[in-house]
Amino acid sequence: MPPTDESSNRSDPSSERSTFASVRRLYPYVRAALPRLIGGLVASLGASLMALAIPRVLQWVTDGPLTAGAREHDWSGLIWSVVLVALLGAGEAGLILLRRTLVMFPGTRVEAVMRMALFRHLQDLPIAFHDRWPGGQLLSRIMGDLGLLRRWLVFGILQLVVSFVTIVVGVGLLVVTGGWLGIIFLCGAIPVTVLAFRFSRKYRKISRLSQDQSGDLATTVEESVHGIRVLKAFGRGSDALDQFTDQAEELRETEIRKATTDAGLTTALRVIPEVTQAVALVVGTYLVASGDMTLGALVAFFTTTAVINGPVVDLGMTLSMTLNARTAVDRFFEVIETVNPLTDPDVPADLPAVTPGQGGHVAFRNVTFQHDDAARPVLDRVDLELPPGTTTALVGLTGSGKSTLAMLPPRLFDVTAGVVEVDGVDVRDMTRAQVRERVAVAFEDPTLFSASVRDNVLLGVADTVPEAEREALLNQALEVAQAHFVADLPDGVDTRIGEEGLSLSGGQRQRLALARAIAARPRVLVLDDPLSALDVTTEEAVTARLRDVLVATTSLIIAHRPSTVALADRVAVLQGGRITAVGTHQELLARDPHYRYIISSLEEDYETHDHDRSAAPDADAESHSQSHSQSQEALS
Ligand SMILES: Nc1ncnc2c1ncn2[C@@H]1O[C@H](COP(=O)(O)OP(=O)(O)OP(=O)(O)O)[C@@H](O)[C@H]1O
Repeated sequence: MPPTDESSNRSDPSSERSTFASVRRLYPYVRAALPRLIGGLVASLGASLMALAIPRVLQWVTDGPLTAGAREHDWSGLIWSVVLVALLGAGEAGLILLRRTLVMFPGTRVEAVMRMALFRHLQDLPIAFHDRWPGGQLLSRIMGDLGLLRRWLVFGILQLVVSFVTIVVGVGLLVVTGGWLGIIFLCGAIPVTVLAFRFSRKYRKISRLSQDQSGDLATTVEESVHGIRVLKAFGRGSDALDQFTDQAEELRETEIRKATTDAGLTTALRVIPEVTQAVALVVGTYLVASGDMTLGALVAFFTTTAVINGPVVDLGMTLSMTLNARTAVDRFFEVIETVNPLTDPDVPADLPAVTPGQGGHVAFRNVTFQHDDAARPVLDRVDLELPPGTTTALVGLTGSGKSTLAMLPPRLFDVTAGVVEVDGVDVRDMTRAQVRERVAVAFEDPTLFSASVRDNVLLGVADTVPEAEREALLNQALEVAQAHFVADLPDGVDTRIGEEGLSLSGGQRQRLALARAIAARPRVLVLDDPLSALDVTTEEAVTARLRDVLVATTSLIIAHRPSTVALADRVAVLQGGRITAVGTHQELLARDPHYRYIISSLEEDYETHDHDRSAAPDADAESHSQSHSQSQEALS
């Protein structure tokens, strides 16, 4: 199973922050929705105050119309009180409806805005960030956490404030109107406060663990689905299932701990008011019997406690919802506050005018590159010039830093020291859009998106380019990349490919990725072993057509095959992170022992590959060996 990086997210850097301070950071996202949220809060408060007013009416009815009025046969007071209670009840229901209507829309809006902001930021963050963060963790934050937050905004936060106000106002009324009974009820608030405080501290940690474990689980699903072919091919499906089962079990145990902690508080919140009510009933009965309290006051007392009990019992649920939302906010901000070190300059450089159809000038000047977490640099004081219109093959042993070097001109990484220039301008002084206009890349491992062939290939072509020109670029790029198979797809260039679409072979995918880089008409083309998955016949055909395109472009090609080296005007040798030799293939063969060693290793690999293919009953075998000898000829 591919390992999941669980360590990067286990720390909880915001654990020192209070829940209020954590949640306050949402302000920029909820600002636009605040009027409606506040309106919803006012409606909720109004509804609970109406609920609290009903016991006062009942006290007045009991002590007035029910006793004095009945004695004097005056029913009007009774009728009015019934009408008043009905109006208060209807008002309460109306305000609850109003609250729902007011908060529903802003809740979903805030969720959508935060989701878009997070996605935009993820797109902007550099490759180094995505190398460190497992996809499932990001997925669970962008989907699960923000869904939790919406539910809290629509319901939890209002419920929390309303519960708090109802309890405070209700207990205040009990103390003012109920005398000793109120004080007995108030005593119950002490254990409730202590328990709620302890619950918050414990639940916060479990909530964080649970949401992180959900992310790990999502990562496992994502990696297993992504690598389903490898898992099946190696018969490792059951290992994937074992890992998934272990993680799912861990999450289940955490959820049980969460539910048990929640249930403990809820039970206490149910029992404590019941006990205080029982004590108050004994004392209240005594007070009424001794004439120190009216019957109406006793009825009002118990009706008020009934109104307060609901929010007290719900406090467990409201608190857990709030703590889950706080975790979601922390996890959201951990990503959104990650600073992107690869930013656009405040004042982009004035770029020199370029001659169309002529390649750019690329220069690596004293370039050092080191990964943040690495002990030593991958590239060490590299100097390399790529003159306009030339094709340079970059060769080196595996792990020598070729792919890293190729990622510097398109600013997929920034140098640690030194400068990478395109047309005489440091790429860090250009906006990323300016860099992407000049430099296109095709990787060995091609990524295609769930879209048509046309959209995949024209990804790097500006939308402003006229339709006819786009069509010409598409056809030319497909032709150079020898992607003739597209014509046989069910809907030609409009066939949907990628994850949800038609599956393509590795070689077909590589050809589309190459076509994408060519269609962008870059001044600088970086090809990271772009032909590795092609059969030899196709590789020969692509190589032949690619030469025509490369004339108008400055190219850097990472070569793992002798035939790819044959494409180049010159070759640069990378050894231990340094460029140790630059020259034509012949010159280097004559004077550089390390180059001879690399070429013989490449040929050896190629021979093995060739042998494998010849051994297979492959229709291409004959043309394959023929092409191989052509490559050898080109190289010799
Ligand atoms: N994120 C990272 N953190 C630390 N080291 C890294 C990271 N990514 C790559 N490396 C290391 O950088 C070195 C150069 O890697 P790179 O992919 O550039 O080599 P390469 O020459 O292209 O290899 P290959 O020919 O096998 O593709 C390797 O030793 C690799 O382990």
